[in-house]
Order: sequence, then structure tokens, then C-alpha cells
Amino acid sequence: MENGAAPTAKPVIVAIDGPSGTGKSSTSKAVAAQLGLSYLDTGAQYRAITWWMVHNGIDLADPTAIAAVAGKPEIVSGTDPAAPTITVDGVDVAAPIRTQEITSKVSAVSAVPEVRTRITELQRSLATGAERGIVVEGRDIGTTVLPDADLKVFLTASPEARAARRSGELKGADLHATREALIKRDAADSSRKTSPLAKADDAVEVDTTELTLAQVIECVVTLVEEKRAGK
Ligand SMILES: Nc1ncnc2c1ncn2[C@@H]1O[C@H](COP(=O)(O)OP(=O)(O)O)[C@@H](O)[C@H]1O
Ligand SMILES: Nc1ccn([C@@H]2O[C@H](COP(=O)(O)OP(=O)(O)O)[C@@H](O)[C@H]2O)c(=O)n1
Repeated sequence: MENGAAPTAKPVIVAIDGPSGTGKSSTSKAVAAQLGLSYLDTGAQYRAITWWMVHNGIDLADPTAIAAVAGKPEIVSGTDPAAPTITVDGVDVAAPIRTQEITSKVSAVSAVPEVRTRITELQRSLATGAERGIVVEGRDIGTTVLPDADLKVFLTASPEARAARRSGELKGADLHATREALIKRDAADSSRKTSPLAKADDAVEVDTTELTLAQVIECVVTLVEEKRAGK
């Protein structure tokens, strides 16, 4: 084997949750790549269904309208951490799901129970099908989607650090506006009735404010290895 676990090892399921900008995607991708596991960005799935709703003119102020069509789009996620993909009805939406428009609308769509049921089913079937195991990142993975995960990690960071990281990505974005938008989205995600953003009781909390990305990756890889060794 080049890296990661021996082929006979039991598949390992890792849940990584936390608010926006804490480093979930970067950490999860790198940990999965290092350990030879699959990788699933569940935020991309909620963004994809939101993109489809916008594309089809669904009234996002009306949860009943969203619920009525929640089963329509076919969302397919590619789980190779070196090249994750996402399509809706066969269309590659990797770029359009990252626009400000979708970012500002995703919380309204992801709060609808019928949307969550649909996407949760997809997530569980991908996790079950991952031969060597998977790193799944999102908001409710440890609490709801995969409550029996082998390892649960909850990443946090100060709003200032998270806004600075996000502004760094969106060239020229205003730091204050980015911070406000991020806080607003976290509040919506944390206060929804169905499956809110929350730390599972048995999750390991890692505050990444003062850590480099490399340190966070190393910390999570060590936690996975300790679990595998039965510690
Ligand atoms: N510990 C860290 N220190 C500095 N920058 C980081 C750290 N973790 C992630 N980043 C950067 O912050 C940005 C957001 O990270 P990302 O993984 O997308 O967060 P999330 O998935 O939680 O929203 C990315 O540009 C990433 O490279
Ligand atoms: N497991 C998840 C993952 C994302 N989401 C929703 O999807 C949105 C986008 O998630 P994301 O992970 O792409 O967001 P970023 O943190 O990358 O900005 C979140 O703000 C939530 O509304 C969710 O409800 N449950």
C-alpha cells in the first residue's frame, strides 16, 4: 500500500462538524488523502440543491414550495479527496454553488426538513459504501447523520479568524461584511429546528484560531490513528 490503512482494516468513519471558516473542508480533504479514505463535503450537497431551486425559480421564502420539490434534483457527489465533484441532474455545479447568491440562500433551503431527509439519505449511503472509510464534513454529521461515527471532531475558531480566512479567499471582500454574513449564517444554521449545527456530546472540540492548517490536520490524523489503535 502506498499510504493509509491496510486493505483489511475495518472502514473508519470520521465526522467533522463546525461553523463556517473553521477549516472543515481543508482539514477533511487532507486527512482523507493522507489516510486513503473517501471524502464527502455535505455543505456542497446543500449548496447544490439550493442552486437547483434558484435555477428552477422556486420561491425560497416558501418552505412548502421547497419541500414539494425536494425529491426532484439528482445530486451526485464524487468522493475522491484529490478531486471531489458535485453534479445536479448531470450538470457540474462545483463553481456556481460557491457564489455569494447561493451562500446567502443555502440556510433557508437547508432548514427544510424534507430537504434534510433527502440529503441525509444520500450521505448515509455514501458513507456505507466507502470501502476503506470516509471523512464526512458538515454541521450535523456527528449528531444526526452518522451518530455511530468512529471519531467525531468539532472545529471552532473566533469569528475574526474565520472572517479573515474567508476574506482571504474572496479577493477584495470587505472583512466586516464577511464577518457579519458568516455570523448570520451560523445563527440561522444553529437555530433551525431540524438537525441544527451542534457539537455532539462525544465529539472532540478543536479550537483552530491559533493553529495552522497543518497543525489541525496533524491533530485529526493522530486522533484517527489513536481510534484505530483502540486507544
Ligand atoms: N488553521 C487554519 N489557519 C489558517 N487558515 C486556515 C486554517 N484552516 C483553514 N484555513 C483556510 O481558511 C479558509 C476556509 O477553510 P475551509 O476549510 O473552507 O473552512 P470550512 O469548510 O470550515 O468553511 C480556507 O482558505 C483555508 O485554507
Ligand atoms: N451537514 C450540513 C452541511 C451544510 N449545511 C448547510 O449548508 C451551508 C453551506 O455549507 P458549507 O459547508 O458549504 O459552508 P462553508 O462553511 O464552507 O461556508 C451551511 O451554511 C448550512 O446551511 C447543513 O445544513 N448541514
